Amino acid sequence: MAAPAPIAALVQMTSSIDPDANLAAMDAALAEAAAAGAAMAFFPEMSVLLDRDRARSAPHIVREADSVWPGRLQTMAQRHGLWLHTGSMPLLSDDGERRVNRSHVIAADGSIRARYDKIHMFDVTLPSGESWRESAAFAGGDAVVVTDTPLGRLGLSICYDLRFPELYRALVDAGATLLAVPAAFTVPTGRAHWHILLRARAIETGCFLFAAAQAGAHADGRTTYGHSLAVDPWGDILSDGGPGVDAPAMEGDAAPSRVALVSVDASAVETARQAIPLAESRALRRLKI
Ligand SMILES: O=C(O)CNC(=O)[C@H](CS)NC(=O)CCC(=O)C(=O)O
Repeated sequence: MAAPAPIAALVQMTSSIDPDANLAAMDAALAEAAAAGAAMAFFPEMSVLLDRDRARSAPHIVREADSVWPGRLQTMAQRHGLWLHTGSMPLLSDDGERRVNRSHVIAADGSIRARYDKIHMFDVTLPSGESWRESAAFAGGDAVVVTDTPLGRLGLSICYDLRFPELYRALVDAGATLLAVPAAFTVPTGRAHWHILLRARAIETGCFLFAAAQAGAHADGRTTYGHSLAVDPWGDILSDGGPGVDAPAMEGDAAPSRVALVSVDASAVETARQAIPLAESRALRRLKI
């Protein structure tokens, strides 16, 4: 008999401006995921610290070599015996000049298997007036990153990257069968675009997609869309975390996380890619521009 399909855990969070509280919430979510038999857990963008106030967050944000956060997450992976995708955390670039929005993939033995710096900066003013200038503090990365995991070969991306399909084509060309899209989406753009874009990326790549999301009212004053989504390579939604929970009662308290479990049957990738042979069709096409 074939081995049972491995289980992925998607953790929906309402991260606060307190890294210790956020790390404690991540630890609790990992305990829950491990108890349920998950092989790998996925966290949202800025799981460790969500703070749009640059001055207030500055003392926390250091170079990776000087940061205690990766090490604490490595210890958690080891202690709970599962792989994890950190979502992301803010760190200083090695030259100390700018911030980077960085994901880590950590194996169950605690080793860091991949790092990814968010490429596309969210510099957008929405019709509502909500305005974001990610590039004012952060420098975008330029590396396309894939890494092998117990669930398959994982291609890395973060949040606003979702809107750039050419990145996902590059990840598939590098062998990805799974995609991570940790996010902290705004509510209006989430309502309009989140499910559609995630399902489109899964369908056009023939990949499983894991999009763990920030959700609800945060201590830094923003509200995020939530709806952590797992999508299979045919575009079916395996799990939807729904909207956010309320902010924690006391500042510094960890908001409860929601852990969703999905079974990842790797054969679904081949099945979807055989049913609709995009790679072959692409190789045969001739465009006149
Ligand atoms: O900086 C942080 O604390 C966390 N990062 C974010 O919130 C980022 C950059 S400001 N947000 C997005 O990319 C939202 C994208 C989005 O909502 C869309 O594409 O519609």
